[in-house]
Amino acid sequence: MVQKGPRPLVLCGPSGSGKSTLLKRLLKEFPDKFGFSVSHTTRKPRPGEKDGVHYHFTTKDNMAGAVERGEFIETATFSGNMYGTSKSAVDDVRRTGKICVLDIEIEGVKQVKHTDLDPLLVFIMPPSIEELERRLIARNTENEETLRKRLETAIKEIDFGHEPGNFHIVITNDNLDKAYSDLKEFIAQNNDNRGEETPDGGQNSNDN
Ligand SMILES: Nc1ncnc2c1ncn2[C@@H]1O[C@H](COP(=O)(O)OP(=O)(O)OP(=O)(O)O)[C@@H](O)[C@H]1O
Repeated sequence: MVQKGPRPLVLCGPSGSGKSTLLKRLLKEFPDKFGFSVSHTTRKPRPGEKDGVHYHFTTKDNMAGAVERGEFIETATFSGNMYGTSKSAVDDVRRTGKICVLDIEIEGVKQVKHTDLDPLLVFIMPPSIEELERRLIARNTENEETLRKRLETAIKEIDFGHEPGNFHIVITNDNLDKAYSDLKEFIAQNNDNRGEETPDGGQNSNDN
């Protein structure tokens, strides 16, 4: 059982929409207010990645067992590796009294809606696919193939983001300062109203 505390915050959006940039800014400006949920993964650590800091690195057998025992809030498989948010990763942050921030994909968002986590759901929308492509190219982390895959996935994610009821707010990240202030304002307005409004499919909705 995930223990109660401030309402967690989910950031979702296509790769390159600016989730990490916004999140880093939030954690830097308010280190005592927000804490990042450390995901599990079965992929190998990259140079410089620390176990328990960037990810909890684990094996497929161990993770599959933990999932089986109901220890995960959401999981997804990407490029043959499992990723997921454990209940204890969220509890670790909530125990400190901080707002737990989760950076998860759409499949994870769908799963989270069936738990008692009751997070604020924020979708970060890129201004356009063309701009998303420009940013991903400028970030210099993609090759032709991964760029194509990310853009293909982005089109589906953008549709999901636009669908009414999937998120509490859709923030267009055209201007970074504006997107950041929209995010802060939304959190400030909503974190005291625990569970009063949930988009469709959330645990408090009537159609679930
Ligand atoms: N408003 C903005 N204007 C211009 N560039 C931006 C803006 N927001 C973010 N960027 C840049 O776009 C790139 C993608 O941003 P970021 O890495 O935060 O995306 P992401 O959604 O976290 O992607 P991923 O899911 O792949 O980690 C980065 O190089 C970032 O500096």
